Amino acid sequence: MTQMLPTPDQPLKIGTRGSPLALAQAVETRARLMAAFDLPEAAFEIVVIKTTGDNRAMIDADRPLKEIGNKGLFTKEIEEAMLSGGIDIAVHSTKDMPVLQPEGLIVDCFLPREDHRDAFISSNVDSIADLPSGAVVGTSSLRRRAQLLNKRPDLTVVEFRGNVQTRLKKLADGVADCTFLAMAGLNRLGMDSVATSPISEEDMLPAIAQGTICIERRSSDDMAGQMLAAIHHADTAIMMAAERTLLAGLDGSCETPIAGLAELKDGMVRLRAEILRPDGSESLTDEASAPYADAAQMGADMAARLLERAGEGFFDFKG
Ligand SMILES: NCc1[nH]cc(CCC(=O)O)c1CC(=O)O
Repeated sequence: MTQMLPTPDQPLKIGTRGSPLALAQAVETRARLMAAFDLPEAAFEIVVIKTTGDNRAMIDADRPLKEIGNKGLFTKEIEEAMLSGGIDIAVHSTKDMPVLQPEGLIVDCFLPREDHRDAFISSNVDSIADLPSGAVVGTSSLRRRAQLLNKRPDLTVVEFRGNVQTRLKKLADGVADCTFLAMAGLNRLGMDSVATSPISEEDMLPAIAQGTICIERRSSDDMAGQMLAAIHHADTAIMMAAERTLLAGLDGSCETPIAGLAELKDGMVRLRAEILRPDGSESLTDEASAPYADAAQMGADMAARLLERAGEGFFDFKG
Protein backbone atom coordinates (compact mmCIF):
# COMPACT_ATOMS: atom_id res chain seq x y z
CA MET A 1 0.00 0.00 0.00
CA THR A 2 1.61 3.21 -1.15
CA GLN A 3 -0.98 5.56 0.34
CA MET A 4 -2.04 6.02 3.93
CA LEU A 5 -4.88 3.98 5.36
CA PRO A 6 -7.83 5.80 6.96
CA THR A 7 -7.59 6.72 10.65
CA PRO A 8 -10.09 7.86 13.29
CA ASP A 9 -8.96 11.43 12.48
CA GLN A 10 -9.35 10.91 8.74
CA PRO A 11 -11.92 8.16 8.37
CA LEU A 12 -12.99 6.56 5.12
CA LYS A 13 -16.53 7.86 4.52
CA ILE A 14 -18.96 5.13 3.48
CA GLY A 15 -22.15 6.45 1.87
CA THR A 16 -25.43 4.54 2.01
CA ARG A 17 -29.18 4.94 1.96
CA GLY A 18 -30.86 4.82 5.34
CA SER A 19 -33.09 1.73 5.14
CA PRO A 20 -32.29 -1.07 7.60
CA LEU A 21 -31.11 -3.28 4.70
CA ALA A 22 -28.90 -0.55 3.23
CA LEU A 23 -27.36 0.05 6.68
CA ALA A 24 -26.75 -3.67 7.18
CA GLN A 25 -24.92 -3.75 3.85
CA ALA A 26 -22.78 -0.75 4.81
CA VAL A 27 -21.94 -2.38 8.16
CA GLU A 28 -20.96 -5.61 6.38
CA THR A 29 -18.68 -3.65 4.05
CA ARG A 30 -17.08 -1.85 7.00
CA ALA A 31 -16.54 -5.17 8.81
CA ARG A 32 -14.80 -6.67 5.78
CA LEU A 33 -12.52 -3.61 5.41
CA MET A 34 -11.72 -3.61 9.14
CA ALA A 35 -10.74 -7.28 8.96
CA ALA A 36 -8.73 -6.94 5.75
CA PHE A 37 -6.62 -4.02 7.05
CA ASP A 38 -6.80 -4.62 10.81
CA LEU A 39 -8.43 -1.23 11.33
CA PRO A 40 -10.69 -0.04 14.17
CA GLU A 41 -14.34 0.80 13.54
CA ALA A 42 -13.50 4.48 14.13
CA ALA A 43 -11.41 4.51 10.95
CA PHE A 44 -14.72 4.49 9.08
CA GLU A 45 -17.70 6.79 9.07
CA ILE A 46 -21.05 5.63 7.75
CA VAL A 47 -22.84 8.57 6.12
CA VAL A 48 -26.57 8.19 5.46
CA ILE A 49 -27.78 9.96 2.33
CA LYS A 50 -31.41 10.53 1.45
CA THR A 51 -32.09 10.04 -2.23
CA THR A 52 -34.81 11.42 -4.51
CA GLY A 53 -36.20 7.91 -4.55
CA ASP A 54 -36.50 7.79 -0.76
CA ASN A 55 -38.16 11.23 -0.58
CA ARG A 56 -40.56 10.71 -3.45
CA ALA A 57 -41.35 7.19 -2.36
CA MET A 58 -42.53 8.60 0.98
CA ILE A 59 -44.59 11.41 -0.48
CA ASP A 60 -46.21 9.22 -3.15
CA ALA A 61 -46.35 6.06 -1.10
CA ASP A 62 -49.09 4.45 -3.15
CA ARG A 63 -47.85 5.21 -6.63
CA PRO A 64 -45.88 2.56 -8.47
CA LEU A 65 -42.20 3.50 -8.51
CA LYS A 66 -42.04 3.13 -12.27
CA GLU A 67 -44.36 6.16 -12.57
CA ILE A 68 -42.29 8.30 -10.25
CA GLY A 69 -38.88 8.26 -11.75
CA ASN A 70 -36.27 6.78 -13.95
CA LYS A 71 -32.94 5.03 -13.67
CA GLY A 72 -30.74 6.14 -10.83
CA LEU A 73 -33.61 7.32 -8.65
CA PHE A 74 -31.90 5.84 -5.61
CA THR A 75 -28.31 6.56 -6.59
CA LYS A 76 -28.16 10.18 -7.85
CA GLU A 77 -27.57 11.99 -4.53
CA ILE A 78 -25.13 9.32 -3.38
CA GLU A 79 -23.14 9.70 -6.59
CA GLU A 80 -23.16 13.48 -6.25
CA ALA A 81 -21.79 13.17 -2.71
CA MET A 82 -18.99 10.97 -4.01
CA LEU A 83 -18.07 13.36 -6.82
CA SER A 84 -17.99 16.33 -4.43
CA GLY A 85 -15.89 14.43 -1.88
CA GLY A 86 -18.57 14.26 0.82
CA ILE A 87 -18.15 10.48 0.85
CA ASP A 88 -15.40 8.18 -0.47
CA ILE A 89 -17.23 4.98 -1.32
CA ALA A 90 -20.89 3.99 -1.67
CA VAL A 91 -22.46 0.62 -0.89
CA HIS A 92 -25.35 -0.49 -3.12
CA SER A 93 -27.57 -3.48 -3.87
CA THR A 94 -26.25 -4.27 -7.35
CA LYS A 95 -29.81 -5.15 -8.33
CA ASP A 96 -30.78 -1.48 -7.97
CA MET A 97 -27.73 -0.08 -9.77
CA PRO A 98 -27.67 1.14 -13.35
CA VAL A 99 -25.09 -0.86 -15.33
CA LEU A 100 -23.20 2.27 -16.39
CA GLN A 101 -21.81 4.79 -13.90
CA PRO A 102 -21.48 8.57 -14.38
CA GLU A 103 -18.16 9.97 -15.60
CA GLY A 104 -15.56 9.84 -12.81
CA LEU A 105 -17.15 6.95 -10.86
CA ILE A 106 -16.50 3.23 -11.09
CA VAL A 107 -17.93 -0.01 -9.70
CA ASP A 108 -15.12 -2.57 -9.55
CA CYS A 109 -15.81 -4.23 -6.21
CA PHE A 110 -18.42 -6.93 -5.56
CA LEU A 111 -18.90 -8.75 -2.26
CA PRO A 112 -19.61 -12.52 -2.15
CA ARG A 113 -23.15 -13.15 -3.36
CA GLU A 114 -25.78 -14.06 -0.78
CA ASP A 115 -28.71 -16.39 -1.58
CA HIS A 116 -29.95 -15.40 -5.07
CA ARG A 117 -33.48 -16.78 -4.60
CA ASP A 118 -36.76 -15.04 -3.97
CA ALA A 119 -38.73 -15.90 -0.85
CA PHE A 120 -42.44 -16.69 -0.75
CA ILE A 121 -44.04 -15.04 2.28
CA SER A 122 -47.54 -15.78 3.53
CA SER A 123 -49.28 -16.55 6.77
CA ASN A 124 -52.10 -18.40 4.97
CA VAL A 125 -50.47 -20.85 2.54
CA ASP A 126 -47.16 -22.70 2.12
CA SER A 127 -46.26 -22.01 -1.51
CA ILE A 128 -47.34 -20.40 -4.80
CA ALA A 129 -48.91 -23.69 -5.90
CA ASP A 130 -51.16 -23.67 -2.84
CA LEU A 131 -52.61 -20.19 -3.54
CA PRO A 132 -56.33 -20.50 -4.26
CA SER A 133 -57.72 -19.12 -7.50
CA GLY A 134 -58.12 -15.34 -7.29
CA ALA A 135 -55.67 -14.94 -4.39
CA VAL A 136 -54.16 -11.47 -3.96
CA VAL A 137 -50.41 -11.07 -4.38
CA GLY A 138 -48.64 -7.93 -3.13
CA THR A 139 -45.55 -6.89 -5.08
CA SER A 140 -44.12 -3.78 -6.71
CA SER A 141 -41.72 -5.76 -8.86
CA LEU A 142 -42.69 -5.88 -12.53
CA ARG A 143 -40.62 -9.03 -12.90
CA ARG A 144 -42.31 -10.94 -10.08
CA ARG A 145 -45.71 -9.72 -11.22
CA ALA A 146 -45.19 -10.83 -14.84
CA GLN A 147 -43.66 -14.18 -13.79
CA LEU A 148 -46.60 -14.94 -11.50
CA LEU A 149 -49.28 -13.90 -14.00
CA ASN A 150 -47.53 -15.94 -16.68
CA LYS A 151 -48.00 -19.13 -14.67
CA ARG A 152 -51.11 -18.12 -12.72
CA PRO A 153 -53.29 -15.70 -14.74
CA ASP A 154 -56.00 -16.21 -12.11
CA LEU A 155 -54.07 -14.28 -9.43
CA THR A 156 -54.66 -10.60 -8.66
CA VAL A 157 -51.56 -8.46 -8.18
CA VAL A 158 -51.65 -5.32 -6.02
CA GLU A 159 -48.92 -2.69 -5.68
CA PHE A 160 -46.80 -3.29 -2.57
CA ARG A 161 -44.03 -0.78 -2.07
CA GLY A 162 -41.64 0.35 0.60
CA ASN A 163 -38.80 -1.27 2.47
CA VAL A 164 -38.86 -4.81 3.83
CA GLN A 165 -40.48 -3.76 7.13
CA THR A 166 -43.23 -1.73 5.40
CA ARG A 167 -44.15 -4.62 3.11
CA LEU A 168 -44.34 -7.12 5.95
CA LYS A 169 -46.62 -4.74 7.84
CA LYS A 170 -48.96 -4.52 4.82
CA LEU A 171 -49.05 -8.31 4.67
CA ALA A 172 -49.84 -8.54 8.38
CA ASP A 173 -52.64 -5.99 7.83
CA GLY A 174 -54.22 -8.40 5.36
CA VAL A 175 -53.78 -6.23 2.27
CA ALA A 176 -52.62 -9.34 0.35
CA ASP A 177 -52.47 -13.12 0.79
CA CYS A 178 -48.74 -13.29 0.10
CA THR A 179 -45.73 -11.28 -0.96
CA PHE A 180 -42.20 -11.88 -2.23
CA LEU A 181 -38.86 -10.63 -1.00
CA ALA A 182 -35.28 -11.46 -1.87
CA MET A 183 -33.85 -14.13 0.47
CA ALA A 184 -30.62 -12.12 0.53
CA GLY A 185 -32.27 -9.09 2.08
CA LEU A 186 -33.95 -11.19 4.75
CA ASN A 187 -30.70 -13.04 5.52
CA ARG A 188 -28.72 -9.80 5.78
CA LEU A 189 -31.33 -8.43 8.19
CA GLY A 190 -31.28 -11.64 10.24
CA MET A 191 -34.94 -12.08 9.33
CA ASP A 192 -34.84 -15.29 7.33
CA SER A 193 -37.47 -16.82 9.62
CA VAL A 194 -39.95 -14.45 7.96
CA ALA A 195 -39.70 -16.46 4.71
CA THR A 196 -42.39 -19.10 4.38
CA SER A 197 -40.26 -20.89 1.76
CA PRO A 198 -37.43 -20.03 -0.62
CA ILE A 199 -38.48 -20.34 -4.28
CA SER A 200 -36.16 -22.34 -6.52
CA GLU A 201 -34.83 -20.47 -9.54
CA GLU A 202 -36.62 -23.03 -11.72
CA ASP A 203 -39.93 -21.66 -10.44
CA MET A 204 -38.95 -17.98 -10.33
CA LEU A 205 -35.73 -16.84 -11.97
CA PRO A 206 -34.37 -14.00 -9.79
CA ALA A 207 -33.63 -10.40 -10.75
CA ILE A 208 -30.29 -9.72 -12.33
CA ALA A 209 -27.64 -9.31 -9.60
CA GLN A 210 -30.07 -10.27 -6.82
CA GLY A 211 -28.21 -10.95 -3.57
CA THR A 212 -25.10 -9.03 -4.59
CA ILE A 213 -23.59 -5.91 -3.01
CA CYS A 214 -21.39 -3.64 -5.10
CA ILE A 215 -19.21 -0.76 -4.00
CA GLU A 216 -18.75 2.39 -6.03
CA ARG A 217 -15.85 4.86 -5.77
CA ARG A 218 -14.20 7.74 -7.62
CA SER A 219 -12.12 6.30 -10.50
CA SER A 220 -9.26 8.60 -9.44
CA ASP A 221 -9.22 7.46 -5.79
CA ASP A 222 -6.30 5.03 -5.62
CA MET A 223 -6.54 4.45 -1.86
CA ALA A 224 -10.19 3.45 -2.08
CA GLY A 225 -9.31 1.33 -5.11
CA GLN A 226 -6.61 -0.57 -3.25
CA MET A 227 -8.77 -1.06 -0.18
CA LEU A 228 -11.75 -2.33 -2.16
CA ALA A 229 -9.53 -4.68 -4.18
CA ALA A 230 -8.79 -6.49 -0.91
CA ILE A 231 -12.45 -7.35 -0.28
CA HIS A 232 -13.45 -7.88 -3.93
CA HIS A 233 -14.87 -11.33 -4.73
CA ALA A 234 -13.72 -12.47 -8.18
CA ASP A 235 -16.28 -15.27 -8.62
CA THR A 236 -19.18 -12.90 -7.94
CA ALA A 237 -17.67 -10.43 -10.43
CA ILE A 238 -17.76 -13.12 -13.15
CA MET A 239 -21.45 -13.71 -12.48
CA MET A 240 -22.06 -9.96 -12.58
CA ALA A 241 -20.18 -9.63 -15.89
CA ALA A 242 -22.54 -12.15 -17.49
CA GLU A 243 -25.74 -10.85 -15.86
CA ARG A 244 -25.05 -7.14 -16.23
CA THR A 245 -24.05 -7.28 -19.91
CA LEU A 246 -27.28 -9.22 -20.46
CA LEU A 247 -29.20 -6.42 -18.71
CA ALA A 248 -27.33 -3.69 -20.60
CA GLY A 249 -27.99 -5.45 -23.91
CA LEU A 250 -31.70 -5.64 -23.15
CA ASP A 251 -31.60 -1.98 -22.11
CA GLY A 252 -33.29 -3.08 -18.95
CA SER A 253 -33.63 -1.30 -15.66
CA CYS A 254 -35.45 -2.41 -12.56
CA GLU A 255 -38.54 -1.23 -14.47
CA THR A 256 -38.59 -4.03 -17.03
CA PRO A 257 -39.64 -7.66 -16.49
CA ILE A 258 -36.22 -9.26 -16.94
CA ALA A 259 -34.76 -12.13 -14.92
CA GLY A 260 -31.27 -13.58 -15.13
CA LEU A 261 -28.94 -15.79 -13.18
CA ALA A 262 -25.31 -16.76 -13.71
CA GLU A 263 -23.76 -19.65 -11.78
CA LEU A 264 -20.24 -21.02 -11.73
CA LYS A 265 -19.67 -24.75 -12.07
CA ASP A 266 -16.73 -26.88 -13.19
CA GLY A 267 -14.79 -23.87 -14.48
CA MET A 268 -17.69 -22.65 -16.62
CA VAL A 269 -20.26 -19.91 -16.14
CA ARG A 270 -23.85 -20.87 -16.93
CA LEU A 271 -26.31 -18.07 -17.70
CA ARG A 272 -30.10 -18.35 -17.72
CA ALA A 273 -32.41 -15.52 -18.75
CA GLU A 274 -36.11 -14.78 -18.98
CA ILE A 275 -37.92 -11.76 -20.42
CA LEU A 276 -41.67 -11.30 -20.13
CA ARG A 277 -44.41 -9.10 -21.45
CA PRO A 278 -45.47 -6.83 -18.54
CA ASP A 279 -48.92 -8.48 -18.41
CA GLY A 280 -47.31 -11.92 -18.17
CA SER A 281 -48.92 -13.12 -21.41
CA GLU A 282 -45.61 -14.25 -22.89
CA SER A 283 -42.26 -15.44 -21.51
CA LEU A 284 -39.07 -16.04 -23.51
CA THR A 285 -36.15 -17.93 -21.98
CA ASP A 286 -32.58 -18.62 -23.02
CA GLU A 287 -29.62 -20.49 -21.56
CA ALA A 288 -25.90 -20.85 -22.36
CA SER A 289 -22.53 -21.76 -20.85
CA ALA A 290 -19.10 -20.26 -21.48
CA PRO A 291 -15.58 -20.15 -20.01
CA TYR A 292 -15.16 -17.42 -17.34
CA ALA A 293 -13.28 -15.15 -19.75
CA ASP A 294 -16.27 -15.07 -22.11
CA ALA A 295 -18.91 -14.28 -19.45
CA ALA A 296 -19.58 -10.73 -20.66
CA GLN A 297 -19.73 -11.70 -24.33
CA MET A 298 -22.18 -14.49 -23.49
CA GLY A 299 -24.47 -11.98 -21.75
CA ALA A 300 -24.36 -9.61 -24.71
CA ASP A 301 -25.05 -12.42 -27.21
CA MET A 302 -27.96 -13.71 -25.14
CA ALA A 303 -29.51 -10.22 -24.99
CA ALA A 304 -29.26 -9.92 -28.78
CA ARG A 305 -30.91 -13.33 -29.30
CA LEU A 306 -33.75 -12.51 -26.92
CA LEU A 307 -34.40 -9.09 -28.47
CA GLU A 308 -34.49 -10.68 -31.91
CA ARG A 309 -37.12 -13.19 -30.76
CA ALA A 310 -39.12 -10.60 -28.80
CA GLY A 311 -39.51 -8.13 -31.64
CA GLU A 312 -40.80 -4.58 -31.43
CA GLY A 313 -42.95 -3.52 -28.47
CA PHE A 314 -42.46 -6.63 -26.32
CA PHE A 315 -41.97 -4.59 -23.12
CA ASP A 316 -44.78 -2.09 -23.87
CA PHE A 317 -47.79 -1.95 -21.60
CA LYS A 318 -51.04 -2.81 -23.28
CA GLY A 319 -54.24 -0.80 -22.85
N1 LIG B 1 -35.47 -3.34 -5.10
C1 LIG B 1 -35.35 -3.43 -3.66
C2 LIG B 1 -34.28 -4.38 -3.23
N2 LIG B 1 -33.01 -4.23 -3.63
C3 LIG B 1 -32.28 -5.28 -3.09
C4 LIG B 1 -33.13 -6.07 -2.36
C5 LIG B 1 -32.80 -7.30 -1.64
C6 LIG B 1 -31.36 -7.70 -1.55
C7 LIG B 1 -30.73 -8.10 -2.85
O1 LIG B 1 -31.38 -8.61 -3.77
O2 LIG B 1 -29.52 -7.91 -2.93
C8 LIG B 1 -34.41 -5.49 -2.41
C9 LIG B 1 -35.63 -5.94 -1.73
C10 LIG B 1 -36.24 -7.19 -2.30
O3 LIG B 1 -36.31 -7.38 -3.53
O4 LIG B 1 -36.69 -8.02 -1.51
